Amino acid sequence: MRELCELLQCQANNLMSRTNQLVLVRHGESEFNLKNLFCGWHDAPLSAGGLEEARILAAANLNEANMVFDKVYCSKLCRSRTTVEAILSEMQCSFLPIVSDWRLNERHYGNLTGVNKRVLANQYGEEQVQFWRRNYDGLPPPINESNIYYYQIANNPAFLDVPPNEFPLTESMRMCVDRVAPIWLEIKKEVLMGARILLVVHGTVARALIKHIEGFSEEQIEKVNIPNSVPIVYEFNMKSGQLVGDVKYLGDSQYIEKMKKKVAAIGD
Ligand SMILES: O=C(OP(=O)(O)O)[C@H](O)COP(=O)(O)O
Repeated sequence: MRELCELLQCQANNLMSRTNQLVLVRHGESEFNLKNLFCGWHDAPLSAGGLEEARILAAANLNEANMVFDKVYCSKLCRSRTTVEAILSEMQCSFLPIVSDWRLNERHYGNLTGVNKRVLANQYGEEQVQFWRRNYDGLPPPINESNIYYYQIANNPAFLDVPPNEFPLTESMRMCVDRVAPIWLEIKKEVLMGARILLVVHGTVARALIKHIEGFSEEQIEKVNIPNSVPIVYEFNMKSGQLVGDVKYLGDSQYIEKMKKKVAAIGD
């Protein structure tokens, strides 16, 4: 009898593992992306082109890859939520549950919020601006009341459930990676239980999640740049939690490389 139990246990342990996919997308182009302004926790809407992009790039590529979802996560910022609604409408699955969580908000850009990146580079030099943008510990000066977006951010009703002691005044990439760690663990647990999840977030938060997902070093993640509306597909072994195969960026590879370079640059 004991031998039979051991044999059954052994067979159970050796069952073939299944896999499940997770899709990560940065929202469509926002009004602030279009004007080359630091945005962070300011609630800028999508540009007209950004809304179109969500449909004709993100949703079209997800449809072409026959992706199906059970649940969507996004931030509390409207550029993320509007992108979700456009994608789901285009995929004819607007009935899906959407979880908006403040921990998926973009990195808070402190007192750089609303500032044009080129104007800042002319004032402080490109090296300093790239340090604030991409260095793992680059910390913009904290936002203060002189910033025209200070009270809009402080009073945004979408942020009412942010614990006051966790409401940031500025954030580095490192702080952002730490902020998303708990929600990433919750999402990963759901993925490993079989939920097909779409995550629609922001440039730096996507990079923070990618650091957790792909196990990148601090130096590696500083060089990653995420274009708007390009779905990134990960496949996980549901038993081991390990990634299976290569990460796939859906869409035209030449366009994706061009947009990665555009995002990396300070711009005009
Ligand atoms: O708010 C921002 O990101 P988002 O447009 O992805 O929400 C940042 O301003 C993006 O700027 P960056 O690429 O200089 O980090």
